Amino acid sequence: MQIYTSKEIKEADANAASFGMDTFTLMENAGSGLYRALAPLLSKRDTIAVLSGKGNNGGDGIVLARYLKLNGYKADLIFPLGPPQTKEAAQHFSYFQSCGFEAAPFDREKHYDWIADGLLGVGTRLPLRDDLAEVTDWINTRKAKVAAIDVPTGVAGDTGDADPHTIHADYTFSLHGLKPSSLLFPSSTYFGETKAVGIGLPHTSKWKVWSEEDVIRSLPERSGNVHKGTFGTGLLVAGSDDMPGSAALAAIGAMRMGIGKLSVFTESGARNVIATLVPEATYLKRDFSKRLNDLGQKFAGVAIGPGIEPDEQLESFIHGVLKEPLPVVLDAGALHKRAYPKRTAPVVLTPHPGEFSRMAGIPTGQIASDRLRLASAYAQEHGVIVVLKGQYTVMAFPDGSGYVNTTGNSSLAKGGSGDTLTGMLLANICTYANIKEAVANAVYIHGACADLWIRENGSATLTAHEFSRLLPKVMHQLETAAKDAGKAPGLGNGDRFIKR
Ligand SMILES: NC(=O)C1=CN([C@@H]2O[C@H](COP(=O)(O)OP(=O)(O)OC[C@H]3O[C@@H](n4cnc5c(N)ncnc54)[C@H](OP(=O)(O)O)[C@@H]3O)[C@@H](O)[C@H]2O)[C@H](O)CC1
Ligand SMILES: [K+]
Repeated sequence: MQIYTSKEIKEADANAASFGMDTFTLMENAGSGLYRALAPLLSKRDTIAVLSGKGNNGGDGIVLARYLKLNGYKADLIFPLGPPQTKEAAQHFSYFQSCGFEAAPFDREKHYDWIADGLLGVGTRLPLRDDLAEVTDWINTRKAKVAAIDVPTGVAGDTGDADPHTIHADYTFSLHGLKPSSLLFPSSTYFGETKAVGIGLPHTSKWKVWSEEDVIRSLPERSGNVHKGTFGTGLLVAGSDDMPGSAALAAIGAMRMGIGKLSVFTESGARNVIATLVPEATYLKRDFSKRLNDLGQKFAGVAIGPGIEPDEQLESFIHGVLKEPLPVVLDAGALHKRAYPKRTAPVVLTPHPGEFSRMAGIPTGQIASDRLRLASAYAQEHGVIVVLKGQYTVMAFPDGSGYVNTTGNSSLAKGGSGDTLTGMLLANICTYANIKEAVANAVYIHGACADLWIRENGSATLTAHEFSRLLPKVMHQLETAAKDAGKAPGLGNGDRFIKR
C-alpha cells in the first residue's frame, strides 16, 4: 500500500485531468471502489446511512450511496450540513436524482446498522466547526458500525493531529493510497481496519507500507553451494561491564537472523557473561583508543551502540569506522548529533523518538504526529537511513523514499527489544544485496515475532531474550511461503492492516 500526502494526491489528480481523466470520473471510480470494498461486509437487511459533507469527500459518499441503492441495499444519503458545494459532487448528486433517488432528512432518532462517513476528507482544516462536531458526536454515540471514506472525519491527511470530536471508525477505505495520518499518532487510533481502494490512478509514491508480500519476495536465497563466509562476517561493538546483556541480545539477534560469522568487540567483564550465552561468536577485547584497521576487508558490516555509554573515545572510534567502506548500523550509545561524511556504504541509524529528538534537535512532542516527514528530512539532509522506532516504525532513505512497518505491538516497549533489532539489522546488512530490503525485512520480522508472541502469550510478558526464540518460527513461515511461490503465511499485513 503506497502512502500519499494531500499535495501528492492533488498533483496526481491534476496530472490525470490534463489527460482527460477528470475529477468527476475519479469520484465515480472512488464511489464504485468504496462500494466493492464495503459490500462484502454488509447484509441486505442492514440499514446504512451515508453522511455526505459539502466537499468532494461528500461526493464520494453520493456515488457510494447510488451503488448501494442500485444494488438493493437499504441506504439513506444524508446531507447533515447542507447540499454539495463542489461542481463534481453536485453533478453526481444530480445523477443520483436522475436514477430516481432522493436525499433523506437527517433524523437523529433513526437507527442505522452502518454509517458511511463522507463528511470530510483530505480537505480538512482543524479544528472541526461546531455544526460538524455535533454530527461527529452523534455518530460516535451510535451503535452502528462506521466505515470512513478516505479518512475518519476529524483527522487531517498529512499529520497525526486529531480533533477531540473525531469519528471512531471501524473501517477506513483510503482512496488511491494510504494517508500519513493513518500511520501517525494520535490520528491513527481513529482509523480502525484500514484498506487502500484504487481509483484508477497510477502509483507514483516513494513511500509505502512494507508488507508481508514484500518480505517474501525479497528474502535472500540461502540454499545451494554456500558456506559460512557466504553470509558475511559482522562486527558488533556493544556491551559494557554494566550492560553486558545488550550485547548478548544483539549477538543472538544477529546469529538467529542468519549472519555467517560474528565478532563481538566488548569489555572484558561483559565478554565473560556473553560468551556463555553466544558461544558461536568470537570476542575481541575492546579498547577504543586503538584503531581497528581494514574493517572493510575483514567485515561485511558493523553495528555499534547497544549497552555502551557515549563518550569522546567512542565518538572518535565511530568517526574512524565511518571512514571505512562498509555498511554501519548505529544504535543507542552511538546515536548523537553529528555530521556524516559522504560515503558509498550506507549508514543506518536506529533511534527511538527520544534519541531522534536529541539527534535532530526536535522536541519529542512534535515527533509522534509528524514522524514520516521528520525522519525523511533528516535522512535526506544527512545522507543516512533513519529507522525511527515505535509503533509504525518509519524507515526513511537518503533518496527521499521510505517504508512504514505495521507489524509489532506494545509488547516491544521493553528494555532489550531494540538491541535484538540492531543484531538483526547487522545480520541483514551483511547478507542482503539491497540495503532497503535488508532494513525493512529486519524491522518487519522483528515486529512479526512480537505479534506472534502476543497471539500466544498476551501483551505484557515478552522478554527480549525469549523474543529471539520466536525468530525461527517466523522465519520458517516466511521461507516456506517464499518457496511456495509467494503464498502469504498470514503473519502480518496483506492489503489491509489494523493496530490492536
Ligand atoms: N485522488 C483522490 O484521491 C480523489 C479523492 N477524492 C475525494 O476528495 C476528497 C477531498 O475533497 P475536498 O473537496 O478537497 O475536501 P473535503 O471534502 O475533504 O473537505 C472540504 C469541505 O470540508 C469543509 N471543511 C474543511 N474543514 C472543516 C472544518 N474544520 N469544519 C467544518 N468543515 C470543514 C470545507 O468547508 P469550507 O467552508 O471550509 O470550505 C469543504 O466544504 C478526498 O478526501 C476524497 O474523499 C475525489 O473524489 C476524487 C479524487
Ligand atoms: K471521511
